[in-house]
Amino acid sequence: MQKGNYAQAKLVRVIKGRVKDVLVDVRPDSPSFKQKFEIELSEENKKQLFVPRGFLHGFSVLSEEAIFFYKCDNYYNKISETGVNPLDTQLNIDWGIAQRKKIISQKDIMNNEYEDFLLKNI
Ligand SMILES: Cc1cn([C@H]2C[C@H](O)[C@@H](COP(=O)(O)OP(=O)(O)O[C@H]3O[C@@H](C)C(=O)[C@@H](O)[C@H]3O)O2)c(=O)[nH]c1=O
Repeated sequence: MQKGNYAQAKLVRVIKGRVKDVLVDVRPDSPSFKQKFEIELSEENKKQLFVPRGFLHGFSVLSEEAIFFYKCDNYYNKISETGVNPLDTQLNIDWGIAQRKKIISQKDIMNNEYEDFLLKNI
């Protein structure tokens, strides 16, 4: 997610393949603070998901390949980026992929621990 003046809302969908998409509300003043929302988005179901500003957002690819399509309401700004390691045990998300099949980027794995993120962002 991006923070501050570069916070982004996103409208996302999958135009090829299948993904598991997960949101976490990390707005401290929200009644649904720390609640998660999970949904499958696919070429078949054609669902679109609106990701409000102030939510962590991530997805896992369940098919061999996927094309994930975003519309964002603010510009990309690398230095405003923050996030959480998607495999953090406190975050506790089931990404729907067997342990031995998980492939994850260095950027994602090196991201904040969930507890540190919450301390820094509250
Ligand atoms: C997200 C983004 C990346 N990039 C570039 C930066 C880098 O060279 C390359 C890949 O970027 P990243 O590895 O940061 O992309 P990624 O980790 O896939 O970042 C994204 O994660 C998902 C879950 C989101 O919700 C996005 O908003 C964004 O946070 O693309 C842009 O030029 N514009 C963009 O809007």
